[in-house]
Amino acid sequence: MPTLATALLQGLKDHGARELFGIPGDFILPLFKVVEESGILPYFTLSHEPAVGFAADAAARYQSTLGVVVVTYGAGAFNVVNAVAGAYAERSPVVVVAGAPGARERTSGLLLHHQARSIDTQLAVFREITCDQAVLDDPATAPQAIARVLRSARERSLPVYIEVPRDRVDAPVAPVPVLPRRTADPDALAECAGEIAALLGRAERPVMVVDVEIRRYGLEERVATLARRLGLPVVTTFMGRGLLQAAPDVRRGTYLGSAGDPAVTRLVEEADALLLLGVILCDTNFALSEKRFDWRHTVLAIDRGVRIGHHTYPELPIEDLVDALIARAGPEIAARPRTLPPLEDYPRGLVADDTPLAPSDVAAAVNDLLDRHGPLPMTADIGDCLFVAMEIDNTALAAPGYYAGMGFGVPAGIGVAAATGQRPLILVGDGAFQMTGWELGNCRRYGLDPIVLLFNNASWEMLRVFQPESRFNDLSDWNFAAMAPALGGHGERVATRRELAAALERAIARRGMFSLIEVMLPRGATSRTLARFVTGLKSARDRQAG
Ligand SMILES: Cc1ncc(Cc2c([C@H](C)O)sc(CCOP(=O)(O)OP(=O)(O)O)c2C)c(N)n1
Ligand SMILES: [Mg+2]
Repeated sequence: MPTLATALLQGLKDHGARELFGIPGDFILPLFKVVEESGILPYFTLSHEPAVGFAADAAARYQSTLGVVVVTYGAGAFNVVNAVAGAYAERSPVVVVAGAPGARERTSGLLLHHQARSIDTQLAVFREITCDQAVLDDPATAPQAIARVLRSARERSLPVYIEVPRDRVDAPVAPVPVLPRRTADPDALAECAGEIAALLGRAERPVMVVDVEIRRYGLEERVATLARRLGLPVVTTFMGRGLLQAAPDVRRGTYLGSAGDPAVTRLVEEADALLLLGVILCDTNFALSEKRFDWRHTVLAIDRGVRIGHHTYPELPIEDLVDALIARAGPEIAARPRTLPPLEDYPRGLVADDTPLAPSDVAAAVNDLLDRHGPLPMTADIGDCLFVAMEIDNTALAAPGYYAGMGFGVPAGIGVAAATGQRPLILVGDGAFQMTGWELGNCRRYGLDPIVLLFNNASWEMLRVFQPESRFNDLSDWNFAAMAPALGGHGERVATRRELAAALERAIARRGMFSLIEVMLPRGATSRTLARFVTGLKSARDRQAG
């Protein structure tokens, strides 16, 4: 008969988890012992809990399955709150497994180490940033509770919380079942698909807009098929950047409102029907829209619901909707005859000369590199590096574009490398690197060799563009490249286009250790995309101030 620990780990694996990230502590040591000795799931420890949270989140995004983070009670769990909050905002199904005191400790009458206000404060905090929770204090009900919570994580693509009292780890329990997926009511699904088909059929300029949920539910291929069957051009949101990498025939670019490619902006804002699949209606995606949605001609499928006009179909999973629309659509048809924007032309052909580097040069150099060597999974932090990522040809990208929490980039890259065995390209600014970049020191243990592009402008530049008068945005130059060897990697500084192109080629050829390329940039210089974003935001604010 399994124990609570082995049943939980096997249950995670049966629900799609492929590895876990964590940092042990005395309240979770018994479970961590089983993690190590059972071998049910590969596990990776890093140096600070925000990093294992980000790594689990990125692993979930890249594999379109559950990510798992295992932390100790209190000090460990509260350290991972920000990463889980970001996963919630961006709909990444991270399973938080947190240690907790045992039954006897609870009644000792003593305040326990790692305890905050009360023993259950940890559960109360995670209730706010997860969609379902279970406290495994009763072996008789634990398997069903685990099954219920893991199904919630998969169906909602949101984080969940599982609390493991440390005196329950070895309790004998029944195996964790996998509960059946809750599908759409067939009549509601038929009615909804029919209504959407009619709306699109009446339109002359319909457009499909896609965002993170089509990745979370592994729907990219089916969505591309649907677009071909309906003859719809597809645009990604800012958050959805990197989606449909394998479908360049349908993908027409990324919608950035007034900061984006005018042809793509026109395509979306002049559409007479919008099919929004998995789209988060957030400011990052739509703050720069020059036109508000006309809900009479807009369909939004997200979070197991479908809104059409001013009515909603509840409990209608997006994967069922996409399948139903594909089933109704005829054979592939050519896009309706109208001028479509050319596929976005990304900067390429960087002249490798002695011109000092500007941020957008990095995008051109990376596009040239990927043209020569093939795509690399990419992670980006918040900062101008994320806007440079918008100038890099559509390659898979994991970045906190909406939640916008710094520190994600490097741990996320480590998570992708550990989970998938692929070699990621990590984009990070100096400010964000100061937060979590040191996690690169863990690459040696696991034989990971990411390529890190560190944008060193000795500045919190994204803040400076909004508030140039503030001197607190001035950072000192930490000379990060010089520290790379001590962390087990290779580091070099580049200041010209020639140096960057050569360093990238050397990094591609260098295997078995991380390669950190410190790109020296002047304060005040930003990418073309960030400059347009800031201009767009300022004019949007002026319009609102009216
Ligand atoms: C955890 C955390 N703390 C603070 C912020 C605010 C913030 C930004 C956003 C607006 O909230 S952008 C930014 C500066 C980033 O500096 P760096 O990494 O060097 O990149 P760059 O120089 O390209 O700006 C900060 C501090 C944040 N997003 N996340
Ligand atoms: Mg900076």
